[in-house]
Amino acid sequence: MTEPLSFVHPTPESPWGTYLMQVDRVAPYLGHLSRWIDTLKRPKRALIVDIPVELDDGTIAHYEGYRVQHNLSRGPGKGGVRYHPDVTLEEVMALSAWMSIKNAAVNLPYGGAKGGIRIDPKKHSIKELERITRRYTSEIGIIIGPQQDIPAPDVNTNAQIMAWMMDTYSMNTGATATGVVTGKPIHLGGSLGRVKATGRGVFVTGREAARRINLDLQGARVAVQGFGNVGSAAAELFGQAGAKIVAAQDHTGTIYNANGFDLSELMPHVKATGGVGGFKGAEVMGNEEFWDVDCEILIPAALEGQITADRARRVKAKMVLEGANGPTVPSADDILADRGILVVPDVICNAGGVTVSYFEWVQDFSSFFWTEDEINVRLDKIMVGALKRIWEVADQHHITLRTATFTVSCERILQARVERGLYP
Ligand SMILES: NC(=O)C1=CN([C@@H]2O[C@H](COP(=O)(O)OP(=O)(O)OC[C@H]3O[C@@H](n4cnc5c(N)ncnc54)[C@H](O)[C@@H]3O)[C@@H](O)[C@H]2O)C=CC1
Ligand SMILES: O=C(O)CCC(=O)C(=O)O
Repeated sequence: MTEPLSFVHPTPESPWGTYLMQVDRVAPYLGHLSRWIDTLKRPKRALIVDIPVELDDGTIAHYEGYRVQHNLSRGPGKGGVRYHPDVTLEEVMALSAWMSIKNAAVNLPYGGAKGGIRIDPKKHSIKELERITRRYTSEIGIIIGPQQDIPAPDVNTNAQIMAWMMDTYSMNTGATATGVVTGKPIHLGGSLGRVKATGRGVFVTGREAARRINLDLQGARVAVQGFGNVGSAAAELFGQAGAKIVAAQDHTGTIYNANGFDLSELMPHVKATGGVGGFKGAEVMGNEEFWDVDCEILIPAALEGQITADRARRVKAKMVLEGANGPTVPSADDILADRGILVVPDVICNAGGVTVSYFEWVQDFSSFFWTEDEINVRLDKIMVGALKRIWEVADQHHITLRTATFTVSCERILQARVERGLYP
């Protein structure tokens, strides 16, 4: 009998609670592997670190940082690092577990990991962010490495932060180790195509899902929550495919235009001002009204827990493409399924980013770099192939794409676990 973990207190709608419920739903489809299922309900390793830094005004501040390695059966840990004031150990545990599922869904030779620091990066100068990042990297340096665990960007982190992480790790170990993080600047071993890869993956899985449910992208109306790295790249690709982006929401507000935004104007506005708020080519909309917008495709690409049961009852879309990790709580998932709204779950929909991170890691090891076309073609092929397999499993068992993805991935992870054996 496995004892529950003492250090988290999940609820049905919290990230770890959501993840546990998603895992429980696959047990009936795992056959003999189901006896190993508790392996997936606890992280292999969770590190909490103190980050002391001197701020620009001379005061000393302490921040809390985390790196969680959920499962390492299939290879080194892989997953991003998030800077956000609401980051908690429980959230990072869930994000690391979703990485295990996601990496297995696209068959990458990785386990799942994730990290975070509980800070509001907008309140720090660039110099403070550099000091915080370097200290965090040194503190988690005991468990990361090109063959151990490879961080990458997530919410509020970017190529510059990855460059500082790579440099700190390299200084501490005495040799340049480009493969310790992905999502780096191009001239420091980064990969072409990584910045837009997650949004591209959302588009590719959305395009394939639309084809399967006979939804024409030409003229399709799209609503996007979160207009950062993931949401903006996905919006751009849907726009190029003939869809109209009619609504967008981020931390600066919600905007609407029934005819679709002119993305050639919206993109520079977001770049210049930091958000969609104040964009002249749209009407302002109330934040809650976003969930009532008439559209065919809804892309949550911000944070967890955004699609609640109440919002799920109001969604008008035919298809939800989860660019964010964990945007839909389980009760909402059930409502969307009952209403016949297709959900392409995070653990496959947003796997494009980590897939190109894998390409970056491979390129770093071989010191041989690919063209952007090569990257995009390989990415497309992996995403289409993975979604095809998941769709077959969903059809076979009459289950949702989320439970089908978990089934495919849990089988792969637990099979590796069994083959590796228990004893040191
Ligand atoms: N960056 C990546 O490669 C990957 C990111 N993801 C997930 O995609 C989601 C977005 O990540 P990124 O685009 O990288 O982050 P980002 O930091 O570039 O953008 C985050 C966006 O969310 C918006 N946002 C924050 N709080 C909000 C709120 N309360 N209401 C509405 N919008 C809000 C921000 O304004 C911003 O537009 C996260 O769930 C992340 O874990 C998933 C796979 C890979
Ligand atoms: O690129 C990576 O390694 C991980 C990206 C990530 O954090 C995610 O897929 O949620």
